Amino acid sequence: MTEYLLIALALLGVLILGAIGLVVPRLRRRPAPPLPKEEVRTRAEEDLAGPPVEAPEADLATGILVEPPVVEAPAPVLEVPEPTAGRLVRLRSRLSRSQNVFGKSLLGLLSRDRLDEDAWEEIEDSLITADVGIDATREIVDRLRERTRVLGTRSGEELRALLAAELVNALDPTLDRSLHTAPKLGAPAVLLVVGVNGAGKTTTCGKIARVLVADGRSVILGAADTFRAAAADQLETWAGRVGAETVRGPEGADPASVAFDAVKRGIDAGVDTVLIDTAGRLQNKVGLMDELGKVKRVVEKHGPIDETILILDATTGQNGLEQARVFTEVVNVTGVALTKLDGTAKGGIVIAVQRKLGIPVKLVGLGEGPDDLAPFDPAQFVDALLGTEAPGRDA
Ligand SMILES: Nc1nc2c(ncn2[C@@H]2O[C@H](COP(=O)(O)OP(=O)(O)OP(=O)(O)O)[C@@H](O)[C@H]2O)c(=O)[nH]1
Repeated sequence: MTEYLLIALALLGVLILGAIGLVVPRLRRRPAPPLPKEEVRTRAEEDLAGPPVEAPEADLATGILVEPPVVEAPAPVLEVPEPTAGRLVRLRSRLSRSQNVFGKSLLGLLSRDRLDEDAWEEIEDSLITADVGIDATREIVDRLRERTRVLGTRSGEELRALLAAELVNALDPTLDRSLHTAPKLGAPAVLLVVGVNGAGKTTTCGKIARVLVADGRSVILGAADTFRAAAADQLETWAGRVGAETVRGPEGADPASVAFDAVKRGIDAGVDTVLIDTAGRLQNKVGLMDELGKVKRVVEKHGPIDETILILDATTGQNGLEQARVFTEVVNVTGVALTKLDGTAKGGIVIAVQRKLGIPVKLVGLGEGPDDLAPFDPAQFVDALLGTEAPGRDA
């Protein structure tokens, strides 16, 4: 009987051990529970947070808390803007890409066997379609007709050269297109940037700062577009990329006071140029006049403004010219920066702008890239406008 009892107990023991053997591995295979939320960090979160901060450790011998070494954030890497010389040549394909149809159709018309009345009318239409403007078109075509008649020009190459010469002439190559940004008598030059919002004003302001830095000038930017808070942030980002300082006020601050402070800061810091971005989104012409007039008056307490650049969006065509006139009535615009020329086939607007406003186009915007702003050169521009081949040009 005792034997049976012992056997039964032994069997029971084997069964219990077997059961434990089955359960334990399962428990071991169970996935580890998730880490508490704060211990899980994505890569992006880690990048944002920077290196982990170590808690102070106690020195075992002395019991004194030892601070871990301070890990300094890496200094921002400053960008080196491209030199301004040769930018229009580099960006030429941006122009010829959008102007190709215009150039080709003009040259096609000119190389017809007979330049009769219809052909001249079509040439006129092409120029008007490219936004050259009616008066300028008539003048260009009349002069071209006269010269081809007098010279008896027939070859395509000669006609192209004559047309190019007339377009360059319409752009008045004798105009002073330099930006007056050199400091005078120890005070920085002051450059005011005006234009309707959306024309590319803040962007161009940032690009001009890069142009100046590329040319070796020290720059301070004034964020006097206090109408839109993000405009000041945008400007500050542009400035930071080339190590320039930005003077800004609280949202909705008086633009004139921010502009005044920027020039004051420029004088104190001894920089070469102060660049002031202004607002353009105002409900009516009177409000705009008042605000810009005040900015001008207040800034001029420090001395005269050296350069006032009007930013014009080339894609707005002839309509933009009407808006532009308002600015010329308020401030003494000394140069035009024509933006977004890469986005229109109507490059003739350059001629219309100069003619209507009587102000030289000094800069052209040919893309959204930071160095896609080029000093304007009539001969290079016309070359690109007519879409003639030039080797070794990038996109
Ligand atoms: N393709 C192209 N886009 C441009 C050029 N210049 C500016 N832009 C773009 O135009 C848009 C408007 O530019 P902003 O500088 O913000 O215009 P803004 O006049 O300051 O207007 P607010 O920012 O509203 O004050 C942006 O998307 C720019 O990248 C250019 O030459 N070519």
